[in-house]
Amino acid sequence: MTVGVKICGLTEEDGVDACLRFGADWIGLNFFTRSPRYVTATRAAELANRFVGRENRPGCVGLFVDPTNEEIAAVLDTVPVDILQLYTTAERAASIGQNFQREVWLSVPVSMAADLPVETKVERLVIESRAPKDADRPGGNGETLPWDVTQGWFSPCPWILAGGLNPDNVAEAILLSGAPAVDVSSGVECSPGIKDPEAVRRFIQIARSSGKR
Ligand SMILES: O=C(O)c1ccccc1N[C@@H]1O[C@H](COP(=O)(O)O)[C@@H](O)[C@H]1O
Repeated sequence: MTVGVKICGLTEEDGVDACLRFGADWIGLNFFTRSPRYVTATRAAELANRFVGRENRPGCVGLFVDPTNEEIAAVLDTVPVDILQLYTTAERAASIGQNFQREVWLSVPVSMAADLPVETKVERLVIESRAPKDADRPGGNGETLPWDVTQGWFSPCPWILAGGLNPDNVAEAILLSGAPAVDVSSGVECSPGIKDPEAVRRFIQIARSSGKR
């Protein structure tokens, strides 16, 4: 089976078009205001409307860090988000999923096997490197985790590997981790928030031809 690919932190049309042309499974829009990839709901709707409504379109993922219900509701009023990717607690993520009737992906910071969840109430776990202590955001820092930490782990739901991936390391990351899907943001950019279409193409092509799903 092919590996699923999410490209996250899109801020401009060329990046979205590259994701569509090269067949990303999910496109992520970042609603964390301190991120260089932050987009307003209005801007996110413009980007999402390039693909929502198309046949065989990628899923539209909205990324939030410790959001209030009001923040999420305001985005959902404007943007056709299919999936909520959340940086919050497991309990809060489950409650948000119920409240908004959306698929929820929970980001889990991992540096060792003991960090890997054995149960969950969300639809997918984003297994991600732990942010450096001085970081001002919990993801998108280009940091990798020890990929073989997931060997022998029985995930309670589908999962996706994130953190510091790029076209040059994604094959090894999939091989060592056994990840069924991969997520990238900074590793396919030419500058923060601006995707490099050639890097997007290479990342998707290499990930697709690696591993199993
Ligand atoms: O990209 C960001 O700025 C960001 C901000 C706050 C939370 C998460 C963020 N990014 C997500 O982190 C992972 C890994 O990113 P990277 O490939 O290491 O740059 C991915 O899901 C990003 O969308």
